[in-house]
Amino acid sequence: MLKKIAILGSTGSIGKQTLEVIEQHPENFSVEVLTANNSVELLIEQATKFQPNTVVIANKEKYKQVSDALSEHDIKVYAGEESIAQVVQMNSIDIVLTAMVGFSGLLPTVNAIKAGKTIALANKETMVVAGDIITKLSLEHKVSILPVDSEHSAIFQCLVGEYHNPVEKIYLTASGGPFRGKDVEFLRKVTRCQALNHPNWSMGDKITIDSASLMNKGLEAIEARWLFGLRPDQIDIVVHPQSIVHSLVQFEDGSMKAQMGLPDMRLPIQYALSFPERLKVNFERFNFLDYPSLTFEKADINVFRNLYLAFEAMKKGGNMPCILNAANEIAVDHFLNKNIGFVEMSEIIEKTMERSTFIDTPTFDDYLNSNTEARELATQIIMNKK
Ligand SMILES: NC(=O)C1=CN([C@@H]2O[C@H](COP(=O)(O)OP(=O)(O)OC[C@H]3O[C@@H](n4cnc5c(N)ncnc54)[C@H](OP(=O)(O)O)[C@@H]3O)[C@@H](O)[C@H]2O)C=CC1
Ligand SMILES: CC(=O)[C@@H](O)[C@H](O)COP(=O)(O)O
Ligand SMILES: [Mn+2]
Repeated sequence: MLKKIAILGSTGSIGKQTLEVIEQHPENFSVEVLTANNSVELLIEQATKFQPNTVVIANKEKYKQVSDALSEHDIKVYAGEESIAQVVQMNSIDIVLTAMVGFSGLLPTVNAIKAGKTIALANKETMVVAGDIITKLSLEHKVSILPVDSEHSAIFQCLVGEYHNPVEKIYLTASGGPFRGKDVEFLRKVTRCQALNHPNWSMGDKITIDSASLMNKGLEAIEARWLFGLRPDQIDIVVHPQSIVHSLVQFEDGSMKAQMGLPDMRLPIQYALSFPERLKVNFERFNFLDYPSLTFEKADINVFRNLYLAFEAMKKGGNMPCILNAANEIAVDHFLNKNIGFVEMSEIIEKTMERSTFIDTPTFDDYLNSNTEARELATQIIMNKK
């Protein structure tokens, strides 16, 4: 069956790789919707090539440029974030692949679930912010949430056929990022450019900074908690600098399963789109002889305080992960704009977590308000530092 895909964030790292996967399997997938924030030229190029039903540009000022460029094509063009949240409900869509970055992915995902669409979830922030509500909604609407994030795809692949076997623990692997083995004094002086230099993966700027600070692994722990219905004490992090073992599951008999492969996001993207089938591809294969040693070490939460803070937020529950996420988005943005240093990101997140209003059992509106409050607080904390 041909699956019609909506790609939210088609101009980003995951979005572009999703189009590569789709291009390899024209008999399995077609593009129904493409969306971007600002990258007009690339969006037009993608739309011209893949001929989707609809494109949306979030930045309304760019609507005319997109609309004019596609006027000769039978493609509907809309603008604004609210349009992204609407088009996901189109009858013709089978799968919504969420590859927008940050909190912006939440509302379209909620609407897509309510419209009964299968979700291929790359936007981990959605689960971090409101994992309880997303899980509940997906059960209510009988919608599958298929992980795209490489670690979660690995765990998902390990769990296929194990539905009746309880999980004892999962181990999320972390590359350790560009600053693995460094101390806090070193981290104080690192530059934007050094932090963006990930050893194994080529990704968007926000997630690359999260990987360098190990916040990415903290966000992934919270994501895993909701995707796989685990308690925080069932989730552990292990640093694996080669990024070949993408994560592991341990069952109650002590046996462990791991999923392995080269660090190439096209594999987990394709698995989420083709599940439960696997499709043949000619992507480069992993060769053991190229990696004679696969190594594992403990993550240092004293140096990488963001990882500690994320686990604290997960254990506290309620709206604390939403607060953590909002503060982190502000902190990363200011680090990328060279307003604050690398270690200051953790200080801002910690202070925001201390000062924000805690809600034990938040509603969806509470999450929206907490996100706004935490962003304002984090911004104030940064301004007061200056
Ligand atoms: N990259 C990777 O390998 C992995 C990414 N992920 C997750 O996937 C998501 C996407 O990551 P990645 O592809 O690296 O990010 P990128 O920054 O490369 O791409 C983000 C995409 O979202 C669009 N976008 C950004 N902000 C908005 C907004 N406010 N409204 C509408 N569209 C927006 C961008 O448009 P524009 O181009 O116009 O700015 C772009 O298309 C993140 O949540 C990340 O954590 C998870 C695992 C691996
Ligand atoms: C590719 C992917 O899934 C990223 O989330 C990756 O895990 C980032 O690498 P780190 O392990 O350094 O966070
Ligand atoms: Mn990941």
